[in-house]
Amino acid sequence: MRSAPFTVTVSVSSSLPHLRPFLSPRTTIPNPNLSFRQSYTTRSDQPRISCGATQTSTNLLPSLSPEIVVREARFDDAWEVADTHCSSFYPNYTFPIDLLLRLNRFVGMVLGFSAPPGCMVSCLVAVRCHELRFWGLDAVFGFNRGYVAGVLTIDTLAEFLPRKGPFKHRRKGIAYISNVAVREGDRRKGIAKTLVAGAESLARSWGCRSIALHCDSENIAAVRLYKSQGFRCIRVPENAQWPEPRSIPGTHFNFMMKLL
Ligand SMILES: CC(=O)SCCNC(=O)CCNC(=O)[C@H](O)C(C)(C)COP(=O)(O)OP(=O)(O)OC[C@H]1O[C@@H](n2cnc3c(N)ncnc32)[C@H](O)[C@@H]1OP(=O)(O)O
Repeated sequence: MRSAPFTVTVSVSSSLPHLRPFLSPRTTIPNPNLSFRQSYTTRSDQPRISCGATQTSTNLLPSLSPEIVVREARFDDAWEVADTHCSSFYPNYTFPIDLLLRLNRFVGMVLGFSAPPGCMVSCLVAVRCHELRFWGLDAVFGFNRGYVAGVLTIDTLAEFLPRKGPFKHRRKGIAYISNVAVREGDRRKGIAKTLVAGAESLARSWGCRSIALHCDSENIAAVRLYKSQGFRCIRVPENAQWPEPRSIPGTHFNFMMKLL
């Protein structure tokens, strides 16, 4: 299995007191249960925590069933996101490589990522809630929070899109999906479809007009998934030299797009 480079912004929950110092003094916290996505709006590339868009997008995110909810990743999801990613893309690695891969991913998420001013990056998770209920106490003590069954990264970095004009400006208005992964035991239940639908909602809320991705042309499951969601393969001219995700040499990617 091959994956695009993982560029995820850590979304932090305002309910985590040790992260409060990172919140800008002007940030208001309307709802402690919301997750906060880092948006990059400063010249110095320092991430500022912003809210508002998150609340809107959270309301827009689709849910597959009461048991499976799609939402933006929170700080406390970082390990499960790393585990879902690594178990999906590198299923054959054993100890200690598998652990190192997860740690690498986990640290990347916890540290956050820099991005140019005005760009958005977010990680969506599909959370499967446990069916066990403990007379409401589970909600109070948070011991029935469910587990991350699927992940997806979406951004407006336009890293893998051709630059525009003589000054090679970054393309705007096109969201890019990467690192879509669903745990093996949760596949073929519509989780990836719901994550993609969630990414589309988020992209629309960011003002994007279209959404793009690269997909290994030999990954039948993924190609079918995106085609079934209305993505179309875009023919890239031979000599175009468009940037492509890092992968095993020889991998052929389909560049796929969908208008929003
Ligand atoms: C841009 C990128 O990130 S590309 C990388 C994609 N990720 C990977 O390859 C990681 C390993 N694979 C996975 O994690 C999963 O198999 C995924 C993400 C490809 C699919 O996740 P799932 O939750 O199983 O997909 P979901 O249940 O939503 O299926 C949607 C559609 O995709 C297609 N599909 C999914 N899995 C398969 C499969 N194994 N074989 C054929 N078609 C498949 C089907 O058309 C399916 O619709 P249907 O069930 O109505 O027939």
